[in-house]
Amino acid sequence: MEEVFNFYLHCKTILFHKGLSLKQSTVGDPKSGYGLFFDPSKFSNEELNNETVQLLRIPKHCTFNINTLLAVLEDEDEFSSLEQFQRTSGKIKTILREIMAYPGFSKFLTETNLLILYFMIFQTIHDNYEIPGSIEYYLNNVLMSIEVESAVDPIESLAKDYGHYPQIFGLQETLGLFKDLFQEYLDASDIKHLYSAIISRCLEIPEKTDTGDYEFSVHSTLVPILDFSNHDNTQNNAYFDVDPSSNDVLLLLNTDAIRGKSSKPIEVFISYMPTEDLLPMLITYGFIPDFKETPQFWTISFDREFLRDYTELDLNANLRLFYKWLRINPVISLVKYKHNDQIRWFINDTTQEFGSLLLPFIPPLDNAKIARWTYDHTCHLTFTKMHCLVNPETNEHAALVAENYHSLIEERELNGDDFIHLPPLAWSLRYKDAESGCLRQRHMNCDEATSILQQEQEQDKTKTKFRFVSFFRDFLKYRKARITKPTSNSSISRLLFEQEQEVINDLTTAIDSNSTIFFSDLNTALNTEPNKFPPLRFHNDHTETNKNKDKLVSYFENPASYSPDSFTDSFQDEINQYAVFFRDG
Ligand SMILES: C[S@@+](CC[C@H](N)C(=O)[O-])C[C@H]1O[C@@H](n2cnc3c(N)ncnc32)[C@H](O)[C@@H]1O
Repeated sequence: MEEVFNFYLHCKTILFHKGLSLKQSTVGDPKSGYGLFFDPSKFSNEELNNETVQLLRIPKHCTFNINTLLAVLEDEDEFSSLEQFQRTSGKIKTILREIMAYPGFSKFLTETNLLILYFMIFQTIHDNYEIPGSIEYYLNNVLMSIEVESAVDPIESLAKDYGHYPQIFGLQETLGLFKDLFQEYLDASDIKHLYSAIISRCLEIPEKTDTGDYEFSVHSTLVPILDFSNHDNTQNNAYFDVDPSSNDVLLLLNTDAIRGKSSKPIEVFISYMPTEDLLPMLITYGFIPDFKETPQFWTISFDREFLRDYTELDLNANLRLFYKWLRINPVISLVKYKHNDQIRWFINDTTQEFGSLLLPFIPPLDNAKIARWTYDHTCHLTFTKMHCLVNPETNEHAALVAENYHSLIEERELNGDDFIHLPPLAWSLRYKDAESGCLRQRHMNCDEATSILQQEQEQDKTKTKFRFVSFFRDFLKYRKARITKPTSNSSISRLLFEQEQEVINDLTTAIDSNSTIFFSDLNTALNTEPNKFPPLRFHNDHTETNKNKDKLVSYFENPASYSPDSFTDSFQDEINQYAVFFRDG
């Protein structure tokens, strides 16, 4: 890789600090590969008077994002002749037209995917068509030459045991798209390599827009040479930025990192993610950073089958259906933290989402006599009733309307999506009215239920968490029995397996020994937030089996004789609340 460094150094388009070099990384992880280094003796006193020193200045036209690629491809001067320019442009346009016709292509349209798409096209045609020199060099000597391993390599085997993790599921889907599009032209291993190389090197680079003084847009960008910077949040001594006057990308070294240092070269470290969320890091970059004092995060995604088969709660339907109807993300944030000289995993109960996850665990009312949540197995009739009241002209076809709602609900409940995408009229909650103290019940969405339950007594919270811990302990046991070895020989599978075992063992031990499980019980502030939770999984074409099928009441029960009173005291309010759905639906 030193040749690549020297190539760009001699090209003189990128400005290098004279103290910068490229060598094997000092990180004791075989994945770390090459890294950038600076020699502290090569900095002048004048430079040290500033907070930062510029290590690299990369002009925008030397970087690769969707805009710069299009600009190069549209520039005749980037080709040896007009004929070559037209030949390549024509070929790329033809391939793009075919790709756009791929069913469902639009759902994959992200900037990073477009970048990958273009580089796959270049890799497909570069033997027979002229490609602008800057692209060809970067493709051959960086992207296709570096050693890289990401979760893409073992994705098929990972998806078997971790397919309920939306990130793994999403990666499998996206890779499937690229395989479908390019398998005729490229080896499967080249497709995976190029994909991994790009996702592990892409940076979110800001760019000043032409419109406003301080307006910036951010683009997924490959930045030659800067992309050799490795990650370390504790030894982080540099960062990238943009010069707003030119949109040049800069690598800036904090001068604190140089002062008082010997002349031995020091590795440049940037931060890929200020908060170390281990699964996304493993998936994208192929490594898990060592724990070094600052909290690390892991977001568990519950196996959907486990939720579906869990029957220990006093719900009259399964947990999977509960979370789907209330659109609750079935994930939980964990945090690895050093406490009393011990480093271990805790449940991160400081997130807002954790409150939603707890909703089905709220204990029954009045000494366990009254269940909180009730699932209405005939909820298609509530839909029918509301539909006919909002659209009186459909009354005479009520049986047909009921049949339609029955099929719609059955399909939505059994498909692989994490949400039903209908008004939440299947589950009703019993609660004590804050003003009258009377017992009431009604259908409600996640936010309504959370706010009503917040007003109830503090002691319920302890019981709720206790019930949740019992469920979580069962889940840990289920995973321990289900995942007994890495899913493949790849190092990613091994790291994922080891990481999950560590989480399972830490939390199982803590639960069984009555040690602290919830982070909030440490009475200490968590000064970093986990990254945003992964999105709800969209897996529409997958069908889940329904163990409760026999409990479903058939749609032809007479809608006219159906009364929703056993599920809600607020039927009229609910009609008003959801009238728009029924009018439009
Ligand atoms: C943007 S590239 C950095 C340059 C890379 N080291 C190379 O040789 O091409 C990102 C990759 O560097 C490696 N890497 C970066 N920081 C690392 C770290 N702290 N530990 C292990 N590997 C690291 C991972 O393989 C990651 O996918």
